[in-house]
Amino acid sequence: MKIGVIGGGAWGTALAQVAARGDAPVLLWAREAEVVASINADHENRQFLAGVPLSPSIRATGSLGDLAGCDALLVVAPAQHVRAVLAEMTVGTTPLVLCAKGIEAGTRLLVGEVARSVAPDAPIAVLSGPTFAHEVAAGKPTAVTLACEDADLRTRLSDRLGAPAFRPYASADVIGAEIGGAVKNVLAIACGVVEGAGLGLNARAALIARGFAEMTRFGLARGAQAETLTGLSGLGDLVLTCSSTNSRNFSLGVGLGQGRSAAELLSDRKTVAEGAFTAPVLREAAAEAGVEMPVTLAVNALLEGAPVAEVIDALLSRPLRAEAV
Ligand SMILES: NC(=O)C1=CN([C@@H]2O[C@H](COP(=O)(O)OP(=O)(O)OC[C@H]3O[C@@H](n4cnc5c(N)ncnc54)[C@H](O)[C@@H]3O)[C@@H](O)[C@H]2O)C=CC1
Ligand SMILES: O=C(CO)COP(=O)(O)O
Repeated sequence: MKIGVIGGGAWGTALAQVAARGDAPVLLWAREAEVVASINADHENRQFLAGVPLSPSIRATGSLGDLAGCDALLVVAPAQHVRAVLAEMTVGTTPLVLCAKGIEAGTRLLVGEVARSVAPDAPIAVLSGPTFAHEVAAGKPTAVTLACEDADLRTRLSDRLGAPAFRPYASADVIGAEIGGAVKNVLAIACGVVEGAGLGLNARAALIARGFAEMTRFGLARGAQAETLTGLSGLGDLVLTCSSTNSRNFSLGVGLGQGRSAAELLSDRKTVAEGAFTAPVLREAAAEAGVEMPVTLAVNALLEGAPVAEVIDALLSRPLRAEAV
């Protein structure tokens, strides 16, 4: 199975490294000419994953057409750009493994739903979980959810990508795997705010638990299975991104919690903090589904410039309720 990777950011590059195990040939499409040049000439992605020596069997290209000979494509462009990138190429029946985490603005579609609308004949899988790119690229032990309705394709992908230090756990719940990854980014911003505003570890743990309740309410309303949400792509990834400044979303939240504006924090970013784009769409999707998501509303208020103290007061003043989802 020859693997192609769409997206030369940190995660696309780390996944290319996973797929290149045993010197298997991997073709990676990157948007930036300097990323293509740096991977091909020096086996390093200096722009997005600096300092990690890459397998020489990874070749980079700036032309999406070159991916035509691949047997499966890992789609690792940021969620808001997946539609445009897939629309530029002929996907046909090549399986697409969605690895971006988000919900499309405007349509409120999950990335897999976007892919289906652009490439209706392509089988869909989702790879998601607690996976900081630099750790995966360094070969540190990592486990992910690999969700696909087609059991045969799921097995072939797991066999192709799996390794002792990269363990795909099988699931048929594509929607559940996607919802966990999209929602946790918004909740990670909230946890960063708790850190930045110095609210303490009790508050952070409470936010993770109540945020998870929020993720579960939304996920169940959208057809996710509860066990997917409690798995690697849901709770697992939530815990990871809510606990470390290695997370871009958590770091964005730290800045907001310190009273800096979203405009300032996002203005000169080269890397993506998906939660900032997902938050407003998630607010709309939650309203549409009739699901209460107070943490998501708070993150939106902060991104729109509401004062930190005011937003925290509003959250803490909510009427007490039963704990059950
Ligand atoms: N970095 C990580 O540890 C992980 C990232 N992800 C997800 O992977 C996806 C990609 O993130 P990263 O690889 O981290 O990106 P990154 O933050 O390292 O780099 C930004 C990426 O965005 C691309 N980009 C910017 N504007 C674009 C446009 N107009 N059209 C197409 N692409 C454009 C750049 O080419 C680059 O590949 C995101 O959805 C992220 O949530 C998932 C798991 C881990
Ligand atoms: O999704 C991730 C880890 O699983 C990466 O998180 P950030 O995008 O917040 O850095």
